[in-house]
Amino acid sequence: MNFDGKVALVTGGADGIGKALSDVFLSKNMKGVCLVDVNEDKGQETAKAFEEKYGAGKAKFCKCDVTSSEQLEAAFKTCVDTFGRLDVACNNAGILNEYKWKLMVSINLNAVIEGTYLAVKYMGTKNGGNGGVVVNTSSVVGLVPRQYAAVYTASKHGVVGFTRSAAFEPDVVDNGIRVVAICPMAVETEFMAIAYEQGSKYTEVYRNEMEGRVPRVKFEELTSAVVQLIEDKDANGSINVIVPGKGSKSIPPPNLNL
Ligand SMILES: NC(=O)C1=CN([C@@H]2O[C@H](COP(=O)(O)OP(=O)(O)OC[C@H]3O[C@@H](n4cnc5c(N)ncnc54)[C@H](O)[C@@H]3O)[C@@H](O)[C@H]2O)C=CC1
Ligand SMILES: CCCCCC(=O)/C=C/C=C\C/C=C\C/C=C\CCCC(=O)O
Repeated sequence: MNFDGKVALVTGGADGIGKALSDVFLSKNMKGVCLVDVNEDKGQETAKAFEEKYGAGKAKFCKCDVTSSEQLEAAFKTCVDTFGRLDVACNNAGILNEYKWKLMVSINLNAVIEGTYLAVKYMGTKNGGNGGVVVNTSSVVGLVPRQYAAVYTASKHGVVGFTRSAAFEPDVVDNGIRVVAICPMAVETEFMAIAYEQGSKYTEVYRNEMEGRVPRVKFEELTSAVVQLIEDKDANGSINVIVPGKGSKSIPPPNLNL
Protein backbone atom coordinates (compact mmCIF):
# COMPACT_ATOMS: atom_id res chain seq x y z
CA MET A 1 0.00 0.00 0.00
CA ASN A 2 1.27 3.50 -0.64
CA PHE A 3 0.47 6.28 1.77
CA ASP A 4 -0.73 9.04 -0.52
CA GLY A 5 -4.27 10.16 0.40
CA LYS A 6 -4.77 7.30 2.86
CA VAL A 7 -6.04 7.53 6.44
CA ALA A 8 -4.69 5.96 9.66
CA LEU A 9 -6.08 5.41 13.13
CA VAL A 10 -3.46 5.05 15.87
CA THR A 11 -4.25 4.06 19.45
CA GLY A 12 -1.84 5.53 21.96
CA GLY A 13 -1.34 8.20 19.30
CA ALA A 14 -0.94 11.09 21.74
CA ASP A 15 2.60 10.19 22.72
CA GLY A 16 5.60 7.92 22.26
CA ILE A 17 5.55 5.33 19.47
CA GLY A 18 2.00 6.17 18.35
CA LYS A 19 2.85 9.85 18.00
CA ALA A 20 6.04 9.04 16.05
CA LEU A 21 4.11 6.74 13.71
CA SER A 22 1.40 9.36 13.13
CA ASP A 23 4.04 11.99 12.36
CA VAL A 24 5.67 9.76 9.73
CA PHE A 25 2.30 8.83 8.19
CA LEU A 26 1.46 12.53 7.73
CA SER A 27 4.94 13.26 6.38
CA LYS A 28 4.18 10.67 3.68
CA ASN A 29 1.16 12.67 2.58
CA MET A 30 -1.59 10.70 4.23
CA LYS A 31 -4.94 12.48 4.08
CA GLY A 32 -5.37 12.32 7.85
CA VAL A 33 -4.57 10.56 11.09
CA CYS A 34 -6.92 9.86 13.97
CA LEU A 35 -5.09 9.96 17.31
CA VAL A 36 -6.96 7.70 19.73
CA ASP A 37 -5.86 8.11 23.32
CA VAL A 38 -7.11 8.29 26.89
CA ASN A 39 -4.87 11.30 27.63
CA GLU A 40 -6.91 14.29 26.51
CA ASP A 41 -4.35 17.05 27.18
CA LYS A 42 -1.55 15.26 25.36
CA GLY A 43 -3.87 14.17 22.56
CA GLN A 44 -5.13 17.69 21.88
CA GLU A 45 -1.60 19.06 22.07
CA THR A 46 -0.27 16.48 19.60
CA ALA A 47 -3.15 16.98 17.16
CA LYS A 48 -2.58 20.75 17.28
CA ALA A 49 1.15 20.34 16.66
CA PHE A 50 0.44 18.08 13.64
CA GLU A 51 -2.07 20.56 12.21
CA GLU A 52 0.52 23.32 12.53
CA LYS A 53 3.10 21.14 10.81
CA TYR A 54 0.97 19.49 8.10
CA GLY A 55 -2.09 21.71 7.71
CA ALA A 56 -5.60 22.15 9.11
CA GLY A 57 -7.79 19.07 9.10
CA LYS A 58 -4.90 16.58 8.98
CA ALA A 59 -5.15 15.29 12.56
CA LYS A 60 -8.18 14.42 14.66
CA PHE A 61 -7.93 13.57 18.36
CA CYS A 62 -10.47 11.06 19.72
CA LYS A 63 -10.54 10.70 23.48
CA CYS A 64 -10.94 7.00 24.09
CA ASP A 65 -10.10 4.40 26.69
CA VAL A 66 -9.35 1.37 24.50
CA THR A 67 -10.68 -0.97 27.19
CA SER A 68 -14.18 0.32 26.44
CA SER A 69 -15.71 -1.46 23.43
CA GLU A 70 -18.14 1.43 22.96
CA GLN A 71 -15.44 4.10 23.01
CA LEU A 72 -13.15 2.14 20.69
CA GLU A 73 -15.88 1.58 18.12
CA ALA A 74 -16.88 5.25 18.38
CA ALA A 75 -13.27 6.20 17.58
CA PHE A 76 -13.27 4.05 14.40
CA LYS A 77 -16.60 5.56 13.38
CA THR A 78 -15.40 9.12 14.05
CA CYS A 79 -12.32 8.45 11.94
CA VAL A 80 -14.34 7.29 8.93
CA ASP A 81 -16.91 10.07 9.41
CA THR A 82 -14.14 12.68 9.60
CA PHE A 83 -11.84 11.55 6.80
CA GLY A 84 -14.19 9.48 4.63
CA ARG A 85 -12.09 6.32 4.74
CA LEU A 86 -9.70 4.20 6.82
CA ASP A 87 -6.68 2.31 5.48
CA VAL A 88 -4.27 1.64 8.37
CA ALA A 89 -5.14 0.76 11.96
CA CYS A 90 -2.32 0.70 14.53
CA ASN A 91 -3.36 -1.05 17.74
CA ASN A 92 -0.52 0.39 19.76
CA ALA A 93 -1.73 1.65 23.17
CA GLY A 94 -0.08 -0.25 26.00
CA ILE A 95 1.02 -0.06 29.62
CA LEU A 96 3.34 -1.99 31.91
CA ASN A 97 1.70 -2.42 35.30
CA GLU A 98 2.12 -5.81 36.92
CA TYR A 99 0.01 -4.70 39.91
CA LYS A 100 -2.97 -3.86 37.70
CA TRP A 101 -2.52 -6.92 35.55
CA LYS A 102 -6.13 -7.43 34.50
CA LEU A 103 -6.29 -3.84 33.26
CA MET A 104 -2.94 -4.37 31.52
CA VAL A 105 -4.23 -7.45 29.67
CA SER A 106 -7.35 -5.49 28.69
CA ILE A 107 -5.26 -2.70 27.16
CA ASN A 108 -2.33 -4.69 25.75
CA LEU A 109 -4.22 -7.70 24.37
CA ASN A 110 -8.02 -7.44 24.48
CA ALA A 111 -8.05 -4.00 22.86
CA VAL A 112 -5.65 -5.20 20.16
CA ILE A 113 -8.04 -8.05 19.34
CA GLU A 114 -11.05 -5.72 19.40
CA GLY A 115 -9.22 -3.10 17.30
CA THR A 116 -8.30 -5.70 14.70
CA TYR A 117 -11.89 -6.84 14.26
CA LEU A 118 -13.13 -3.24 14.20
CA ALA A 119 -10.60 -2.59 11.44
CA VAL A 120 -12.17 -5.43 9.44
CA LYS A 121 -15.58 -3.89 10.03
CA TYR A 122 -14.54 -0.35 9.02
CA MET A 123 -11.91 -1.09 6.31
CA GLY A 124 -13.13 -4.38 4.87
CA THR A 125 -13.90 -4.56 1.16
CA LYS A 126 -17.06 -6.54 1.90
CA ASN A 127 -18.16 -3.83 4.31
CA GLY A 128 -17.83 -0.86 1.96
CA GLY A 129 -14.15 -0.14 2.67
CA ASN A 130 -11.00 -0.38 0.56
CA GLY A 131 -9.17 -3.05 2.57
CA GLY A 132 -6.05 -2.10 4.48
CA VAL A 133 -3.37 -2.98 6.98
CA VAL A 134 -3.53 -3.59 10.74
CA VAL A 135 -0.28 -3.04 12.67
CA ASN A 136 -0.31 -4.44 16.21
CA THR A 137 2.35 -3.39 18.72
CA SER A 138 3.82 -6.31 20.61
CA SER A 139 7.36 -6.27 22.06
CA VAL A 140 10.52 -8.34 21.98
CA VAL A 141 9.03 -9.89 25.13
CA GLY A 142 6.22 -11.12 22.90
CA LEU A 143 8.81 -13.61 21.66
CA VAL A 144 11.07 -14.32 24.63
CA PRO A 145 10.36 -14.78 28.34
CA ARG A 146 10.95 -11.96 30.82
CA GLN A 147 10.77 -13.04 34.45
CA TYR A 148 10.50 -9.48 35.77
CA ALA A 149 7.24 -8.74 33.96
CA ALA A 150 5.36 -12.01 33.56
CA VAL A 151 1.90 -10.66 32.75
CA TYR A 152 3.20 -7.93 30.43
CA THR A 153 5.17 -10.68 28.67
CA ALA A 154 2.06 -12.87 28.43
CA SER A 155 0.02 -10.01 26.97
CA LYS A 156 2.65 -9.37 24.31
CA HIS A 157 2.95 -13.11 23.47
CA GLY A 158 -0.83 -12.98 23.05
CA VAL A 159 -0.51 -10.20 20.48
CA VAL A 160 1.98 -12.30 18.49
CA GLY A 161 -0.19 -15.44 18.54
CA PHE A 162 -3.32 -13.48 17.68
CA THR A 163 -1.66 -11.60 14.81
CA ARG A 164 -0.17 -14.74 13.26
CA SER A 165 -3.57 -16.45 13.40
CA ALA A 166 -6.00 -13.63 12.64
CA ALA A 167 -4.01 -12.69 9.52
CA PHE A 168 -5.25 -15.91 7.90
CA GLU A 169 -8.82 -15.96 9.18
CA PRO A 170 -11.12 -16.13 6.15
CA ASP A 171 -13.16 -13.10 7.22
CA VAL A 172 -9.96 -11.04 7.48
CA VAL A 173 -8.35 -12.23 4.22
CA ASP A 174 -11.60 -12.01 2.23
CA ASN A 175 -12.00 -8.39 3.34
CA GLY A 176 -8.63 -7.39 1.88
CA ILE A 177 -7.01 -6.84 5.27
CA ARG A 178 -3.41 -7.70 6.15
CA VAL A 179 -2.40 -8.01 9.83
CA VAL A 180 1.18 -7.65 11.07
CA ALA A 181 2.91 -7.00 14.40
CA ILE A 182 6.08 -5.29 15.57
CA CYS A 183 8.25 -6.53 18.43
CA PRO A 184 10.58 -3.67 19.39
CA MET A 185 13.30 -3.84 21.99
CA ALA A 186 13.29 -0.86 24.41
CA VAL A 187 12.33 2.32 22.55
CA GLU A 188 13.26 5.96 23.24
CA THR A 189 9.92 6.83 24.99
CA GLU A 190 8.84 7.53 28.56
CA PHE A 191 7.31 4.05 28.77
CA MET A 192 9.90 2.42 31.05
CA ALA A 193 10.13 5.52 33.27
CA ILE A 194 6.35 5.40 33.78
CA ALA A 195 6.57 1.68 34.48
CA TYR A 196 9.24 2.27 37.14
CA GLU A 197 7.03 4.76 38.90
CA GLN A 198 3.70 2.98 38.59
CA GLY A 199 3.83 -0.67 37.84
CA SER A 200 7.11 -2.50 37.86
CA LYS A 201 7.44 -5.06 40.63
CA TYR A 202 11.22 -5.10 40.22
CA THR A 203 12.22 -1.46 39.90
CA GLU A 204 15.35 -1.98 41.99
CA VAL A 205 16.42 -4.93 39.84
CA TYR A 206 16.01 -2.84 36.70
CA ARG A 207 17.93 0.04 38.24
CA ASN A 208 20.78 -2.13 39.52
CA GLU A 209 21.11 -4.43 36.54
CA MET A 210 19.97 -2.45 33.56
CA GLU A 211 19.57 1.29 34.02
CA GLY A 212 21.60 3.08 31.38
CA ARG A 213 22.77 -0.21 29.85
CA VAL A 214 19.87 -0.97 27.57
CA PRO A 215 20.23 0.78 24.21
CA ARG A 216 17.05 2.28 22.81
CA VAL A 217 15.42 1.74 19.43
CA LYS A 218 15.24 5.17 17.79
CA PHE A 219 11.87 6.37 16.48
CA GLU A 220 13.29 6.49 12.96
CA GLU A 221 14.30 2.80 13.15
CA LEU A 222 10.85 1.81 14.39
CA THR A 223 8.84 3.92 11.98
CA SER A 224 10.80 2.79 8.93
CA ALA A 225 10.12 -0.84 9.89
CA VAL A 226 6.39 -0.09 10.11
CA VAL A 227 6.40 1.81 6.81
CA GLN A 228 8.05 -1.19 5.12
CA LEU A 229 5.45 -3.58 6.54
CA ILE A 230 2.61 -1.36 5.32
CA GLU A 231 4.13 -0.96 1.86
CA ASP A 232 4.94 -4.66 1.38
CA LYS A 233 1.80 -6.26 -0.07
CA ASP A 234 3.17 -9.71 0.81
CA ALA A 235 3.60 -8.94 4.51
CA ASN A 236 0.77 -10.74 6.28
CA GLY A 237 0.96 -12.46 9.66
CA SER A 238 4.51 -11.05 9.80
CA ILE A 239 6.09 -10.56 13.20
CA ASN A 240 9.04 -8.17 13.01
CA VAL A 241 11.57 -7.76 15.78
CA ILE A 242 13.25 -4.32 15.86
CA VAL A 243 16.70 -4.12 17.44
CA PRO A 244 18.70 -0.89 18.03
CA GLY A 245 21.17 -0.38 15.20
CA LYS A 246 20.18 -3.61 13.48
CA GLY A 247 16.88 -2.74 11.84
CA SER A 248 13.88 -5.01 11.52
CA LYS A 249 13.72 -8.74 10.87
CA SER A 250 10.75 -11.04 10.31
CA ILE A 251 10.56 -13.91 12.84
CA PRO A 252 8.78 -17.02 11.51
CA PRO A 253 6.87 -19.28 13.91
CA PRO A 254 8.73 -22.45 14.92
CA ASN A 255 8.22 -25.35 12.53
CA LEU A 256 7.31 -28.22 14.85
CA ASN A 257 6.50 -30.73 12.09
CA LEU A 258 3.32 -31.69 13.93
N1 LIG B 1 8.84 1.94 24.95
C1 LIG B 1 9.30 0.71 24.89
O1 LIG B 1 10.43 0.44 25.32
C2 LIG B 1 8.48 -0.35 24.25
C3 LIG B 1 7.11 -0.22 24.08
N2 LIG B 1 6.39 -1.22 23.52
C4 LIG B 1 4.95 -1.09 23.33
O2 LIG B 1 4.72 0.03 22.52
C5 LIG B 1 3.42 0.57 22.78
C6 LIG B 1 3.51 2.06 22.93
O3 LIG B 1 4.42 2.33 23.98
P1 LIG B 1 5.16 3.72 24.14
O4 LIG B 1 4.84 4.64 23.05
O5 LIG B 1 6.56 3.43 24.46
O6 LIG B 1 4.45 4.23 25.47
P2 LIG B 1 3.98 5.70 25.92
O7 LIG B 1 3.65 5.56 27.36
O8 LIG B 1 4.97 6.71 25.48
O9 LIG B 1 2.64 5.91 25.07
C7 LIG B 1 1.53 5.09 25.26
C8 LIG B 1 0.27 5.86 24.95
O10 LIG B 1 -0.84 4.97 25.16
C9 LIG B 1 -1.86 5.69 25.83
N3 LIG B 1 -2.74 4.79 26.57
C10 LIG B 1 -2.44 4.07 27.68
N4 LIG B 1 -3.52 3.43 28.11
C11 LIG B 1 -4.52 3.72 27.26
C12 LIG B 1 -5.88 3.35 27.18
N5 LIG B 1 -6.46 2.55 28.11
N6 LIG B 1 -6.62 3.82 26.16
C13 LIG B 1 -6.08 4.65 25.23
N7 LIG B 1 -4.80 5.03 25.26
C14 LIG B 1 -4.03 4.59 26.27
C15 LIG B 1 -1.12 6.65 26.73
O11 LIG B 1 -1.94 7.73 27.15
C16 LIG B 1 0.05 7.07 25.85
O12 LIG B 1 -0.26 8.23 25.09
C17 LIG B 1 2.90 -0.18 24.00
O13 LIG B 1 2.01 -1.18 23.58
C18 LIG B 1 4.16 -0.81 24.59
O14 LIG B 1 3.85 -2.00 25.29
C19 LIG B 1 6.98 -2.37 23.06
C20 LIG B 1 8.32 -2.55 23.19
C21 LIG B 1 9.19 -1.57 23.81
C1 LIG C 1 10.52 -6.33 30.96
C2 LIG C 1 9.71 -5.24 30.46
C3 LIG C 1 10.14 -4.68 29.18
C4 LIG C 1 9.23 -3.58 28.76
C5 LIG C 1 9.57 -2.86 27.53
C6 LIG C 1 9.46 -3.72 26.37
O1 LIG C 1 8.37 -4.06 25.91
C7 LIG C 1 10.66 -4.21 25.75
C8 LIG C 1 11.91 -3.95 26.19
C9 LIG C 1 13.00 -4.55 25.50
C10 LIG C 1 14.26 -4.70 25.95
C11 LIG C 1 14.68 -4.43 27.34
C12 LIG C 1 14.20 -5.50 28.20
C13 LIG C 1 14.15 -5.39 29.49
C14 LIG C 1 14.62 -4.24 30.25
C15 LIG C 1 13.81 -3.11 30.08
C16 LIG C 1 14.14 -1.94 30.46
C17 LIG C 1 15.32 -1.60 31.24
C18 LIG C 1 15.63 -0.18 31.03
C19 LIG C 1 16.72 0.27 31.94
C20 LIG C 1 17.00 1.67 31.63
O2 LIG C 1 17.86 1.96 30.79
O3 LIG C 1 16.33 2.54 32.22
